[in-house]
Amino acid sequence: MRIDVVSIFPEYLAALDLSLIGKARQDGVLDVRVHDLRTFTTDRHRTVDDTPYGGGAGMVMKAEPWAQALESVLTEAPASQHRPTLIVPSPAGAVFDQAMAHELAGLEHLVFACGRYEGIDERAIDWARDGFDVRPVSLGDYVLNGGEVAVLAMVEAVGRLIPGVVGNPESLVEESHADGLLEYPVYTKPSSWRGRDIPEVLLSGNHARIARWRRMEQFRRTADRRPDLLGDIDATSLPAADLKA
Ligand SMILES: NC(=S)c1ccno1
Repeated sequence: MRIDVVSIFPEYLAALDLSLIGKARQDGVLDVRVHDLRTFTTDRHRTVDDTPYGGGAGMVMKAEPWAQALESVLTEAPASQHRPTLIVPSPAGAVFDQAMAHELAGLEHLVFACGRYEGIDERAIDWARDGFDVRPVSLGDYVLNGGEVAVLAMVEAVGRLIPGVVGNPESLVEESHADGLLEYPVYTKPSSWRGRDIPEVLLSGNHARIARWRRMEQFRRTADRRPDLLGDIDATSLPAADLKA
């Protein structure tokens, strides 16, 4: 997968050099390129913003630098039939979730436009629809100072789903939201710690019982913390009632 990120703070994306994403870049599994929007300005002050038409506080990012930056990305894009997808992090976007992460992980080329200030001149977003599949996306119903933090989260959530990024793909199977539920609690040695013992079932060696216990814990946690995820629960998927932790 090819990922391009355009930002006025490219150093913000340095975290993408680290850990699993960083290794995947070194291994050539992910091709991540970060671009400084100011490279695409033409004035001596490298201006990227101006006052909003209609008045109001703050500044708006100018359309032209964005158009030139995105044109540059298109010219560097891998030779393929697919239009790149342009993700614009915004509180006014569709909410990002694990299903969207899986959807984006199946694409060939993602481009992230990190807005700042009060946002990007809407004409730049409209212009981009000619060359990109444009998707405003929000991490959640709150406001950040810019898109960079959201891009770090989305690149990690999407990148880890790309084959070859996570060492053991099995670890992607039993995790929160993989099956619509929150993940079960996990424990490691010692089995007794500061007077707290792990659930006895985990020492039983009875794999079927352990699986049922874990499934029930998923349902318990989801009902407690995220009842909105349960929806029309399929009772047949609930483990048998003979559970004892
Ligand atoms: N909620 C998101 S993604 C955001 C981007 C900029 N401000 O908030």
